[in-house]
Amino acid sequence: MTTAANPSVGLVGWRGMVGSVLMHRMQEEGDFATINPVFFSTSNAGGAAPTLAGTAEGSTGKLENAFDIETLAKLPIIVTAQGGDYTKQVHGELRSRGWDGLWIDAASTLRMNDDSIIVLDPINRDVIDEGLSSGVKDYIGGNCTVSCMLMGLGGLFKNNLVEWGTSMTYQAASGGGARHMRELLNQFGTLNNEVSSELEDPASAILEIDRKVLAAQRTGVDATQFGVPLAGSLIPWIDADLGNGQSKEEWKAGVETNKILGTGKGTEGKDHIAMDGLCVRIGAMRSHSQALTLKLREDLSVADIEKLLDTDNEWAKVVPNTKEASMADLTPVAASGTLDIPVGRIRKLEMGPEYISAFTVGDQLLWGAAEPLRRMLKIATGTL
Ligand SMILES: NC(=O)C1=CN([C@@H]2O[C@H](COP(=O)(O)OP(=O)(O)OC[C@H]3O[C@@H](n4cnc5c(N)ncnc54)[C@H](OP(=O)(O)O)[C@@H]3O)[C@@H](O)[C@H]2O)C=CC1
Ligand SMILES: N[C@@H](CC(=O)OP(=O)(O)O)C(=O)O
Repeated sequence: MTTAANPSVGLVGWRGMVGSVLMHRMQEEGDFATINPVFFSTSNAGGAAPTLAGTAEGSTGKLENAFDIETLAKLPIIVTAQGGDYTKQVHGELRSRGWDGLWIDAASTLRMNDDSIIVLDPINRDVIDEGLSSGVKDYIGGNCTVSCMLMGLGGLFKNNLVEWGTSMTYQAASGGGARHMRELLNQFGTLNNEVSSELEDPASAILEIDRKVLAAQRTGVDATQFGVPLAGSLIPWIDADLGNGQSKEEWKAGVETNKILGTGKGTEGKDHIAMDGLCVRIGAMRSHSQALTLKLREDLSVADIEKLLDTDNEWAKVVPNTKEASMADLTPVAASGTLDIPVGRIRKLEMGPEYISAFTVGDQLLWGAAEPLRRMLKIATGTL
C-alpha cells in the first residue's frame, strides 16, 4: 500500500516498450508499495493514469504533462524511459532551474557525462553508493549489450582478471524498438508467403525456393525501419558511424565497460580494460548474444573461471561447454523473458593459456534496459 511517507516518484515513458517492461517488473516485485508514483505523458496529459498492481486505489489520478517543468521540479526522483530526445529537452531545463532531485534514465544521452553514473548494481554497487553519498544526481542505465555482458562475465571483470577483450555481438531486433520487431516478423511472413506453395510440396527444388526468397529479400520486403532486410540476413552495423571505422555501439563497449567498473584511464589502483569488437544485428526478437575473446591477466583453470562466473551474482548461470547444453540453454529463445544471463562456450583458446572464449545471452529489455533502473530506484529509496 502506498503511503504519504513514501517518496513521490515521477514516471515518464512508462507505456513504451522499455517502460512497460519496467512497470511489469515493478508490479511483480511489489515496488509500488514503497513509492507514490506520479505518471507523466508527452501525448495525453490529463488522461487517466494507469492502475497498476500495488498502487493505492485512486492514488495515481491523472497523467501529468511530461514537459511541465514546474510539476516535474516538485519531485525528488524522476525515472524516465521516454528516450534521448526527451532527456535532451527536459533534463537540462530542470537542472538549470536548480532542481536537485535524482534523475534515473534509460537513454544514453547523459551516460558518459562526468557527473553521471551508469547503473548496474550487481556489478558496481560500490560506485553507485559512493555517487549517492558524494551527491551525484544522474543515474543512467547502460547500453544493453554492455550490461548483459558484465552481468554474465562479472566474476572475471570485477576481480580485475581481464586484460582485454573483444565482443562480437548478435543483437536482437528489439534494440531498434517496437517497430523494428514488427518489421522483422513481417519480413519473415513475406518470405514465407513467397514460397508457401513450394514449401508444401516436399518434391519442390530448394534452389528455386532460395532464388525466390532472395528475389523477395532484394525487392519485395518492407525494410523501412532497418533500411535493409534482416529476415534471413544480418546487418553488420549498429548505431551511428563514428567516421573512424567504428560504430557507436562498438565504441560503447569500451567506454561504458570501463565507466561502470570505475576502471577509466587513470583511475587510481584500477587497470583500464581494452574492450572492442564488432556489433551485428540478427533476426532474434529481444535477447542479445555475444561471443567474447578475453585475454586474462592470469592462467586460470576453466573450472576456476566457471566458479568465479557462477558465484558472482545470482543471475549469471554457467552453461557446460557441451553441444547439448549450449543448444538448450545458451540461446535467445532460452534467455528471453528471464533475468538469467547464461554464459557458456568457456574454453582455452589456441593462442595461449590466458586466452579464453565465452558466449553469453541476455534479455536486452530486462537486464539490458529496465532492471538496472528498477533496482536503482530501490537503492535511491533505501529499499535495496
Ligand atoms: N529499445 C531498447 O532496446 C532500449 C531502449 N532504451 C532507451 O529507452 C528509450 C525508450 O525506448 P522504447 O521503450 O523502445 O520506446 P517506445 O517508442 O516504445 O516508447 C517511447 C514513448 O513513445 C510514446 N508512444 C507513442 N506511441 C506509442 C505506442 N503506440 N505505444 C507505446 N508508447 C507510445 C510513449 O510516450 P507517451 O506515453 O508520452 O506518449 C512512450 O513512452 C529509448 O529511446 C532509449 O533511449 C534503452 C535501452 C534499450
Ligand atoms: N543500441 C541498442 C539499443 C539501445 O537502446 O542502446 P542504447 O541504450 O545504448 O542507446 C541496440 O540497437 O541493440
